[in-house]
Amino acid sequence: MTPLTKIFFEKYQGTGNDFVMIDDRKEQFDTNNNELVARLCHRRFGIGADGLILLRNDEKADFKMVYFNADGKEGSMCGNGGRCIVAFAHSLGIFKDQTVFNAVDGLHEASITNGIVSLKMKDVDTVEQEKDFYFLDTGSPHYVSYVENLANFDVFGQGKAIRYNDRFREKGTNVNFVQRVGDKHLFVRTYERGVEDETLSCGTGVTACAIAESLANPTMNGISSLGLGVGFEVKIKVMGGELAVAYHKNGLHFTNIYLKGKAEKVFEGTIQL
Ligand SMILES: N[C@H](CCC[C@H](N)C(=O)O)C(=O)O
Repeated sequence: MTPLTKIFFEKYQGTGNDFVMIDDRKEQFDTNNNELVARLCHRRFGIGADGLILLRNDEKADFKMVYFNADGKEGSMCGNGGRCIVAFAHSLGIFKDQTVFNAVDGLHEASITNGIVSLKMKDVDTVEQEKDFYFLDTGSPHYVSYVENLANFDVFGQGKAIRYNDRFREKGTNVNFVQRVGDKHLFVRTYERGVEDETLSCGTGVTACAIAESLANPTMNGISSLGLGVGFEVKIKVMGGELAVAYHKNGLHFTNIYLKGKAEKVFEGTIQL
């Protein structure tokens, strides 16, 4: 491995969840250098981002996504980062309309049309339902809680208190607060583990909320589709824009889960190490 002295990067954002994106098909980036990742993500000492993503070659798929949270540590699945790396791979000419890539939670199918990326998420086979919250894994762990007046809610303070409570302190969790704003329409704000702050959007988080809504809202109507259970499409407003999540529900089994929304390049540059 030749040590890098210069790194070319592109900056992407998906509904305001922003990422440093590096074409690392030559595998020159040292994935153990957590300090470097944290510095590049820092909004004052670095480029500034919620996470850093390496695009690498993969044996089974068109490419591989290696995702780090802003704290420098490798994270679990990132839905918005997944949408952004699809746009990045498309711009590099790695695929034309449809792709399959590998990530920490397995293979993901995705497509891109006019800057809107549709990303297939991993199936969800279990949802923990408590009195005040739902807890599920959509590639990353998510706590989902319904609140009123979400626009004025203390997402940072309340999210941090849950993320560091006795249950979650060690492994952490992402914490989503949800308000129903219409039929199959949610407003979601998320405190993210690994960023340890509210982000403007969290893809695996809104996916978790869209799924929880089918359990929380008994009046929500889906469309029956042969063999796949019931189909839903939920619109989600986040601080950074609008997303949509579609899925099939069969009891507590959720399949064909798609996260859709815009992903775009913001700028590019070179880091001198
Ligand atoms: N922003 C990401 C979530 C990253 C998950 C990360 N915070 C972790 O729990 O490791 C998303 O769009 O899904």
